[in-house]
This record gives sequence, C-alpha cells and structure tokens, in this order.
Amino acid sequence: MFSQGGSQRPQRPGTAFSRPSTARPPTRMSNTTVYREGEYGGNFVIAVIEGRGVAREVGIAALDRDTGRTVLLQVADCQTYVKTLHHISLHQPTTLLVLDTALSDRTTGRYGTGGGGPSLLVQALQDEFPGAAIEPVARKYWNENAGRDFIKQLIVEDEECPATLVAVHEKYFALSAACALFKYMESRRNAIFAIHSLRIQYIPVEGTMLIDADSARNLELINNLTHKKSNHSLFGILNDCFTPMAARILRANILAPVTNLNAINQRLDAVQELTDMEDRFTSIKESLRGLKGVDLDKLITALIVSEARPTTNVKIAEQRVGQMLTLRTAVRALKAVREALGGCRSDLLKAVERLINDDRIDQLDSLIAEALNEDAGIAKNGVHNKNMKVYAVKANYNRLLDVARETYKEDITEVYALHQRISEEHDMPLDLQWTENGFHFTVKKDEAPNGRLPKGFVDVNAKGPKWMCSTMELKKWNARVKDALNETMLISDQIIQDVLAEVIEYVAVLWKASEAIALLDMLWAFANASIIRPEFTSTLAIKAGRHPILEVVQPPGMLVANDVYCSDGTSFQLVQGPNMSGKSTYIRQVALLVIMAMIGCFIPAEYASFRLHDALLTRLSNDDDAERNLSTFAQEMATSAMILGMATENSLILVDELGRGTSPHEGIGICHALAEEMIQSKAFVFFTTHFNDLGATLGKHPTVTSLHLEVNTTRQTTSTGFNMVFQHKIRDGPMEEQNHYGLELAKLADLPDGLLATSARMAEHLAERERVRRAKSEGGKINTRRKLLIKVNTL
Ligand SMILES: Nc1ncnc2c1ncn2[C@@H]1O[C@H](COP(=O)(O)OP(=O)(O)OP(=O)(O)O)[C@@H](O)[C@H]1O
Repeated sequence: MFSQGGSQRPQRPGTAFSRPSTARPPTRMSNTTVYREGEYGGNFVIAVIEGRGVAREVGIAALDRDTGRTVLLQVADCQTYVKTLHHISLHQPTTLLVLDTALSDRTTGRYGTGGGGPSLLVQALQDEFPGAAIEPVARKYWNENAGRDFIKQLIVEDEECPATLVAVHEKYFALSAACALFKYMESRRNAIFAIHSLRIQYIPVEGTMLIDADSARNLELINNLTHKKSNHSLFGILNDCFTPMAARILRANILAPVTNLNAINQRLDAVQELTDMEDRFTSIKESLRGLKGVDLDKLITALIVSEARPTTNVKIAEQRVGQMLTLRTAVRALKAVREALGGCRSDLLKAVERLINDDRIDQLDSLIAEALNEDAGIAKNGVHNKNMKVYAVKANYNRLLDVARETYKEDITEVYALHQRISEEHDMPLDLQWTENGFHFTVKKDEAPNGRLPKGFVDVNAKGPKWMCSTMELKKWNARVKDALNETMLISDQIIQDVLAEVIEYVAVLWKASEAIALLDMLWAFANASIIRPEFTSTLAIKAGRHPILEVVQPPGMLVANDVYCSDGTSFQLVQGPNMSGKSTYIRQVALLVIMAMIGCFIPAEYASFRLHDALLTRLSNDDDAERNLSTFAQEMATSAMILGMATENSLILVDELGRGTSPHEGIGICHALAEEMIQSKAFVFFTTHFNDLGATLGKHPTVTSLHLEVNTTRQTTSTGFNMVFQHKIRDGPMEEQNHYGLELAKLADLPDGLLATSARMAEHLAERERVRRAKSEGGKINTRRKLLIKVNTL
C-alpha cells in the first residue's frame, strides 16, 4: 500500500512541501493531545477546501491511513455546510486539513480576506469534529493540476480506475483537496505511496443525484451550449428568483438534485400551497421584490469585513454608508416577507417563517432606525443615489454633519443655477448630468448654434450624436461639491461605524434569514413556473411531457408532447428513428423533467410520476471534448466506462447514438455489449441508436422496450419528389424498415444530383449485399439445424 519513506517514490507533481510557519493553528479545537487516533474506528486524514465562486462548492479528499482507501467528492453546499459535514462524518476524521488562510479569517465562510479567527467552514468543522486535529496547509498546495497528476500516479489500475478518472476530471475542488492531502501525507507524515497503490474512488454524493460535468453541460443545465449569454438552459428558464442567493441555491440544486423523498415532498407541498393560494403567491412576490438584487450573503460578509477594518478612506466610508442603507432595505423587506408568510400551512414555508420570525430582526430595524433617516434607502445610480447617502443619517444627529450637508446643498444649488444661466446665455438646450467624477453638460450636436459648441466650453468629448463638456466654472463647483461630499461621507461613516459595531451582534440571525430567503425565493420561482405536481413511485411515467427549454424556444403550438413509461420490467428503452426525428430531444426531455421533479419543481406535463435516482449518467452526442484531445471514439469509450463504473439500479442513463466513431460492425458490437451491461445494472436506460439491428440483437432481454419516433413520408409532393414530415411523436415498437431517409434528407440539402445518384446506387448495392449475406447465413443456419436434427434422429 504505502511505506514510510519508502524507495518506490513516484515523481511528485509540483514543488516540495514545506511546513507552514505556524505548526499548530490558533484554534480552540487544535487538540491533538485530547484526541487519540482511531478512536472512532476510522483513521482518516481529510482535506477540505471551499470554492471562491458564487456557488458554495466544497471539495473533499479523504484517505484512510490504515487501508490506503482514498475517497474524493465534491459537493454543492449551503451556508451551514450540512452536506460537507455529513460526508466528512461518514469517514470519521482524525485530522482535517484546511487552507492556512481559512484558519485566520473571521469573515463568513470565505477565506483569504484577512481578519482574525477561522472561516465559517473551519468553525463548522471544529464544532462537528471536536476530536479531530485541524491542520493548515499553504494555499499553493491546493493545486488541481497537481492533484490530477497525483491521482493518475497513485490510483490502482483496476476496472474502476477509468470511471474514477473521468468522474473526477473536472472536479476542481476535489482535485485541489487531493493535492493538499497527498502533499501533507508525504511531507508531514513521511508516508510515500508506491505508484498505482491506492484505491481512489470518486463517490457520487449521497443525498444528492450525481450529475457529472459533461452531462450538465450537454443537457444545458446551467448554460446554453450555442449561445453563452442565452438563458435557454434549465437554470435560465427556472431562474425567476429575485435574489442572488436563491439563484445560487437553484444552480446548486440543479447540479445536484436531492434524493431525500421527504425533502422533495416538503418542497412540493410548499410549491403547491403557493400555486393554490393566489393571494399568498402575490404577497410573497411583492415582499421578495423588496429584496430584488440584494445579495444578503455578500452584504453580511461586507459588513463584517467593514467592521473589522475601520478606516478614514472616503471611498470605503461611502461604501459603508451604502451597505447600511442596503441593510435597512433588506431588514424591512424581511419583515414584509415574514408578514406575507403569516398563517402559511406547509412545513417548509412554516420553517422559513420561523427562521425570519425572530425578534432580533425587529431589534436590528430599531437599531438602524436610531441613526438613519426614515426614508433613506437604496436608489439607482446617479445623483439620487449620492443624495440618499448624503442624507442617510438623521438630521440633528451630529452638528458637523448638518453643516457639511448644508454646504453640499448650497454647492449643488449653485451648479443648477449655473446650468440654467449657461443654457439661456447660449440659447442652447443643455443637459446637466452626474457621473462619479461630478457634473458635466451634454448637448445634442444638431441643437448647438451652427452645429458648433460656443467658446468657453472645455473637456469636450463627442459621444454619438452628443457632446459631453464642462466649463471652468462648473469644474470649480464640482470641486466644491466633492469636498462637501467627502466631508459628509466621512462624518456619516463615523456614525455608521458605531451602528455597525452593534449590528455585528446580529450576524447569526442575518445568516439564517439569508438562507431562509434563498429557499423561499427559489420555491416561489418554482411556483411561478408550475404546471403539474409530480409524484414519486417506482415507475417513471410521464403523460404528455414537454421539453422545458424547447417549450420556451419553439413558436407556440409547435412543441410535440410525448409520453414516457419506464419501469423495472421495461427498464431499457431503445429509441430509434431517422435523423431529425427527435430522438435526442426525447431522451434529454426525460432527464430535464427528472431533475425538475427532484429539485421540488412542478413539471410541464399532464401527469408525471418519477423514481428517485442516485446518478444521472449520460453519453450524449455533442460532447466531443476537444480540450481533452480524445477522438470521438476514445471519448465515447471513456464515458461508457465511467457510466458502467458508476451505474446502480437506481441510476438514470442516457445514451445517444453510441458507436458513431467506429465502423458499423464494430459499432453494433460495442453498442450491444455496452447495452447488455447496462441492462444488467437494472438502471433506467434511454438508448438512442441508428443501428436498426440492435433491436433484434437485444430483443432477447425481457426488459428491453423498443420505441421509435414517427415520421410521415409522402412521395411526389415537392420539387425534391419527397416530403418528410417529422411528427416528433414517440411510438411503441421498433422503427420500420429504413426507407433511405438519410438520402432523402440529403436531397433537401441541395447536394449535386450526380452525387446523390452515386449515393443511392452505393446504398442499394450494400443493402443487396446484406440481403444476400443474411439469406446465406439463414440457409447455413437451416442446414446446420437440419444436420443436427438428422444427428439427433439417428442417435
Ligand atoms: N417533441 C418535439 N416537438 C417539436 N420539435 C421537436 C421535438 N423533438 C425534436 N424537435 C425538433 O426536431 C429537431 C431534431 O431533433 P433531434 O436533434 O432531437 O433529432 P434526432 O433524431 O436526435 O436527430 P439526429 O439523429 O440527427 O441527431 C430539433 O430541431 C428539435 O428542435
């Protein structure tokens, strides 16, 4: 397995590991003296890292020092790190490795922003695993590329190996954690692992459905594949959320839908209540509108950071005033949300209400109200926004502030008077505009006398049909306005900082509220998109289901609804049909609807019943990965290995047109073999193919069901002599004998007549050869059977 300082040392990726300067982190739980290794029966060293991005992604790498078993996982988590803690607890850690900066940051679950004390993640780890030692590892050792190299070098080359390598490929946080883990073991524990000696597994996250990165991309879960900025993705069409926190949990949920039936049903109950009770739906919508665009998570972090760094910098002072105004708006909106939730019936809405129904929110409101003007809030950009900040603090609160504001007001009045005077003087319609640099004039070029700006204007810039300009006098007043503004902000900030010192006491309730709002906002978005409540049984049955993204894209009335029926007895669904008939759309629709149901959303269908799936594993036809530089065929095989390695009887597998990258005979052979493995797994499989023979070769398996997409063809109705109407309608049974749909489709593409004729001749020739071959082999079989019969009879 591994040796202590052994000689079979693999070439290590990255640089040598050096001890961080602080050998023992200054945390209350760095108590190796109290803890005895192996106390819980496990002996895991676990590296944990949290992503910096919007989604709270956590990468975990856990190594059992007794057995060398290594487990990697990546989880999209929430503020309380429930999932992270759950997964770590499965492995009974003796040592937890964290980023060194996360140990010295008191902010909010985000590391690297300075301050004292550990991050929220580290605090959660300390609370949950008081017996484990928490060790810092320097940032440079959390390196995903080096992590990937470590895994490739150390993993045992068994049948699970390809599955692990594919599954972990884009799990950057899990890879970073793996790097820190192995570096730590090598340097601090002097454990040198032999090449290919460790059983390393990527574990589908329990409690959530595993969706690998390729599947998420190809199913357009978060982004549209063709147009980066288009919102035609599952996330795009469901994201009617008002707040960024809700959008984040929506994203995390789509990428890792929950598999806990109770949790899903609670969500569905909440969505049902919102859809059934229009008044509640509307009042919650109105209350959430007050939080539109407010990122409570970021705001709380900013407040904590601001409080930790008192400064006299004008810019920071102004930011702080702005933050306090946003906080006031948010707190009032929270009270409105609480009111809108009053009397709610479903468990989840009640839970949300309980989280917000906290006296401390009212206390916070009163605290802010002591210093801030009653009508001070947030305004869009422009001078109005500045004025909000200038007049944020109440009048008569501070005499110097009142004087500074009076000066500001007088200076602004002078600017307006100047604007009017210059307009009249030149008889020219001038606009007065505000930017961060102060006031300036704008004038339409064709409204200036003789199409030219009169003398006296400075800093002239042409901007489309307008000029932007100033005058020396305006510049002088701008300077005065700026001085008054700065003074106002600095004095206001001193007052705000005093309030902030008290606000910080309420951070815990704000975090809770943020989490509650995120959930409520997401559920409201679900209710807004709702059609039919799904139920959960052992069967996947959808009546008249519609592709949720195509529904938005297609002109009204064009989308064809389709049924799905997949049960233990019909778990392998072989979908056939000519090009363009709608095979891919059909199987993708199944996956999208499953995800919608499992995140607690209603479904675009007439009826829907789903089964819970532990993993969604796909090989879809547009996922050729140029970056990884694998040929289509190699890519197909790598993904197929991953699917086979991961599939359980609870998985959902989609395979679209496998075997394109090799010769037809090999293609059929490989498809057949892989399909058989998938049939054995008992997973629900949707398998599209253009190999008609596959229906026959797989037919002996009782769980295989053949379906086809209906196409109507009529002859002599168009200039091409052929008309194909794609019904996009799924029908039972295998596809009828090929009618050279491909050739007919090619005709529609205006290919030269000669080329089409050659193609037709060649296709006919090959078909004839195939007929002869089959006839011969049938004859052969009959002869063999006869010989056998004769033999049996003569015995
Ligand atoms: N149910 C449907 N309702 C309306 N349009 C559909 C439906 N299904 C598919 N289409 C449209 O038909 C076109 C072809 O669909 P799709 O790519 O799914 O076909 P396919 O059989 O997988 O084709 P190929 O074999 O060439 O990959 C797409 O433009 C799609 O928008």
